[in-house]
Amino acid sequence: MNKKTIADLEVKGKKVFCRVDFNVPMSNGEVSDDTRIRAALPTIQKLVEKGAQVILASHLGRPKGEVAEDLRLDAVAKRLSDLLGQIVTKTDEVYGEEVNRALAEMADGDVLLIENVRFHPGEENNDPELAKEFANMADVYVNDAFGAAHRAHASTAGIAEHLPAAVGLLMEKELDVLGKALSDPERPFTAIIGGAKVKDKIGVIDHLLDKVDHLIIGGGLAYTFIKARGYEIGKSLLEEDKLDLAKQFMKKAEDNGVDMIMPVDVIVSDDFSNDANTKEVDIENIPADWEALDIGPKTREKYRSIIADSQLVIWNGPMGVFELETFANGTKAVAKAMAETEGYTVIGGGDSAAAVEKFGYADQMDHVSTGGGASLEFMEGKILPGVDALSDK
Ligand SMILES: Nc1ncnc2c1ncn2[C@@H]1O[C@H](COP(=O)(O)OP(=O)(O)O)[C@@H](O)[C@H]1O
Ligand SMILES: O=C(OP(=O)(O)O)[C@H](O)COP(=O)(O)O
Repeated sequence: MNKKTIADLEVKGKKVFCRVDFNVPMSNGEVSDDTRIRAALPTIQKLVEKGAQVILASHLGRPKGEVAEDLRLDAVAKRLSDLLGQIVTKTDEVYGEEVNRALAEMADGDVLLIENVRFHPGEENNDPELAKEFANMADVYVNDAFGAAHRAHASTAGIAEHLPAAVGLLMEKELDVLGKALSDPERPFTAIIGGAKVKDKIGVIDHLLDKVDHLIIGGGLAYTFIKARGYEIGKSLLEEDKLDLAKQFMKKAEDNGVDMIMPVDVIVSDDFSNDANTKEVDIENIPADWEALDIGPKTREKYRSIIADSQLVIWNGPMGVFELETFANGTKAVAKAMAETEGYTVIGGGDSAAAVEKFGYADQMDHVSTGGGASLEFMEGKILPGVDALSDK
């Protein structure tokens, strides 16, 4: 990587504005999953250890430039303080007099968390004035918010124009793992793409078809491909306007020598619920009034064996409606196969990360990305503005 890292910075006695992604799930005013807070600890601890005065900034949710009481960061500050084992001062403002007072009182090694930056409309507009306000708080900028690296906002990109700017340790690890996978992969290299819509995965499928040996397709988006191959799909998810694109992808796979693998059997259901009537059918036999909501047992075994033989596996998007127990077996089987393979396994955030967590396999993956949208854009080959804005080495 050609960007400055924390190791390149002299931070002792300096104020460091560190953008983190503390956009965590909340329930009844409490943090219900602190994965992203724990993922940012190495950077925060390193800065504290080096004697920096650490100013943390994050968004939470999408308050659209207005104060939303339920999206304040107090509970996050509390959890961070427990995890760090030190006081984390939290301000109720994003910037202004209260923040200035807190900044003036900081000593080396202190940690301050400013309020949800998206309470200010300038954040998402990448307003240069807000970026300057942020920059004025500090001597140095560190971006460790991989989950928000695909956003060109004031605290993720604009601020970097004004200060020496480096990647944090989490950001560095995410970029290293995903970057190496795409530029110099161990082979056989398998990508598994699932989820609901072809529309959301066009870029990633297109880009991966230039990189992988096997491309496994599952989830709701598989049915547009199955239909494009000439099968009837009943009431399963279909994006009619993406049928031609699906055909183009199948042609590209053939031209590139990529083994593109689709379900051979599926679980069909007469209702979108846990107690629906279900049947296992081959894809030639999907009944007209039924909807396919998961991959079937033959497909699970096929996918397992490809995953077992791969040296590198990247997974984005569930194989079925895994939120409902009845249709979770396909996603569970892929998670288990990834846990068992000798190959290097990477989970591309979002629903796949939630699924491996839910089924108890997260610890057995080599890398679970903290960014859903960000890892997807990275895997599409797009430049991430939050990284691009940082200082070159
Ligand atoms: N066969 C299917 N039919 C309908 N929805 C599906 C099917 N398979 C998966 N899904 C749904 O896709 C959603 C995830 O899609 P998406 O947001 O594209 O994935 P990700 O967040 O991993 O990128 C899940 O809520 C899941 O229930
Ligand atoms: O949770 C996030 O996105 P993700 O669920 O795609 O990983 C990031 O914090 C980015 O949030 P945003 O999509 O509101 O900009």
